[in-house]
Amino acid sequence: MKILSAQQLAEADQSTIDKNQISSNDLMGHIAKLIFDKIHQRLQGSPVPIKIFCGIGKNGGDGLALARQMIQHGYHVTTYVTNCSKKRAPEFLYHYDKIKEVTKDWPILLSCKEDFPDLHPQDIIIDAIFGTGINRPIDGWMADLVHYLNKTPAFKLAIDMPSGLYANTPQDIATPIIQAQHTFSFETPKLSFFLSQTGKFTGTFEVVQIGLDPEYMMKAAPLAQIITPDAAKSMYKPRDKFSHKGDYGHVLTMAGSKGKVGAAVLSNSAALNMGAGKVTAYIPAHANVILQSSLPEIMTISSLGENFITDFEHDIKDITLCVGPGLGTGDDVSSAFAKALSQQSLPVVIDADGLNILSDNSDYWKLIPKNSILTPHDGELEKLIGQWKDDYDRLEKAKKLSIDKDVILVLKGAHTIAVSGKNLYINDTGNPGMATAGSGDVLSGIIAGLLAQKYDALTAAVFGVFLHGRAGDIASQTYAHEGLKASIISNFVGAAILDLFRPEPQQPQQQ
Ligand SMILES: NC(=O)C1=CN([C@@H]2O[C@H](COP(=O)(O)OP(=O)(O)OC[C@H]3O[C@@H](n4cnc5c(N)ncnc54)[C@H](O)[C@@H]3O)[C@@H](O)[C@H]2O)[C@H](O)CC1
Ligand SMILES: [K+]
Repeated sequence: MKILSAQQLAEADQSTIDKNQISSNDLMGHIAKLIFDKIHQRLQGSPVPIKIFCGIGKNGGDGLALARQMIQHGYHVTTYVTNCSKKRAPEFLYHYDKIKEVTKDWPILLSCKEDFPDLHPQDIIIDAIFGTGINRPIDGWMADLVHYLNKTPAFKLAIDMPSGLYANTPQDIATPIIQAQHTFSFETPKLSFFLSQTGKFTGTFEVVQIGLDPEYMMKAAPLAQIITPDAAKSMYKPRDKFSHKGDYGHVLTMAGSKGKVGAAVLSNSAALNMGAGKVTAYIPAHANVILQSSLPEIMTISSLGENFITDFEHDIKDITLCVGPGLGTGDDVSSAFAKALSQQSLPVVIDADGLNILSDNSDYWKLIPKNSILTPHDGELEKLIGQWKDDYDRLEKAKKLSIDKDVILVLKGAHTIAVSGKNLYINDTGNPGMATAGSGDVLSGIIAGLLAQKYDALTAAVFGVFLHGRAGDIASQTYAHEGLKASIISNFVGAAILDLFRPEPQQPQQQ
């Protein structure tokens, strides 16, 4: 699913109006019906007090059009207008007149000086003050209103955007922004919904397709793309009946050091769970017995070094190298790392200490094969790209590194983002339970397992991230977030694959 900018959405809006000969007022009325249906599905006519706060732009127009729908269906609605400037959108004025046709309780014009309306915890507040047209921080009386609304425990539902949140540009999150519990956003999610500093303001969110010009939407170059289940499903390569393990590659993981052998167990195990034909653990000597007894399915090559890997020698053809989990970063390890990279021509996966060694030895960059996949968490990323001002700067710096070094970056986080050149692929699976020791080791093994099976590097990164998160989601239904361990995530990779083909749950029949 594409993520477009506020500017693009406005252009798509205009293109829809021009092409379909539909007026903006009617489009707004259509949108209001779509949002009403979503709300009505949940409220089912409940007599709960609904308080709709409308700005005087098109977001406010949406609010008025929605208020009209709700009043016509018998909901207890009070509508307020933040009448703070003279610049009223025509669509706002149109729907301001229309609502007067269905109620004697006309919208209450707040003159932006007096006290705020009384609110009660059982109210439902609908935020239609600002949408994507916000172009500066909310200040003055409006800022006080936002703080007042945020202070009430009443449920807050945002229309298109929580008021005050920017769709896709940096902002000071100390400025007034509505903290919504749920957001209905039009046509595409906004980039800010997926970034760690700003994502919290939407609460949960749902994208409502409002029928914008399909040609525009198809041609628009997205800011980013969401990895949807359908997209993931299309990435999966079914197996041929007459295949053998040689068809599924050979992952060699260069990992582990004294006290961190578990990282090697987890990454090797994950490569197996992902379906690699063969897996060899390249480990320090002392880890050999541990790996062999933990994973009878794998082979091992134990390095001359007792506690750390100090060299890199093997005679296996066509390996897919995964290097870094628990590796350590001493000088001997670093030279073994360089030697391993220098022997590769196919994309490799570099994780954890492999990234730390790389950060300390910039001359190693030239050894990394094109399209290799680096999987940093933010601490490792900062060592690679330096500090960033905000989430947007982080993405721009990551794109630059991806382009300069011809590598794919997997930026791990609540929404892991794969960066390939200037293209961003945002993952929407996973849960807070996956912030657990070894989860990254598992991800690196999954991605290596996909590379070994001849998935192209970008697909291996994007599909691997999706499956890793989905495995964690399915596992958390049994183990809760708290009980999720990295090895459990790894063992649910198969369930994540099967889940791709699970029939969609039947939508409840409309009453
Ligand atoms: N294609 C779509 O997605 C559609 C979106 N719709 C709705 O339109 C809004 C965007 O409307 P717009 O009139 O451009 O802006 P807003 O209503 O968000 O803001 C109103 C107005 O406020 C001024 N303003 C900006 N920042 C501030 C500030 N800090 N303080 C005071 N005033 C401010 C600025 O002049 C804005 O124009 C979108 O979110 C949807 O809700 C349509 O419904 C149709 C399709
Ligand atoms: K809003």
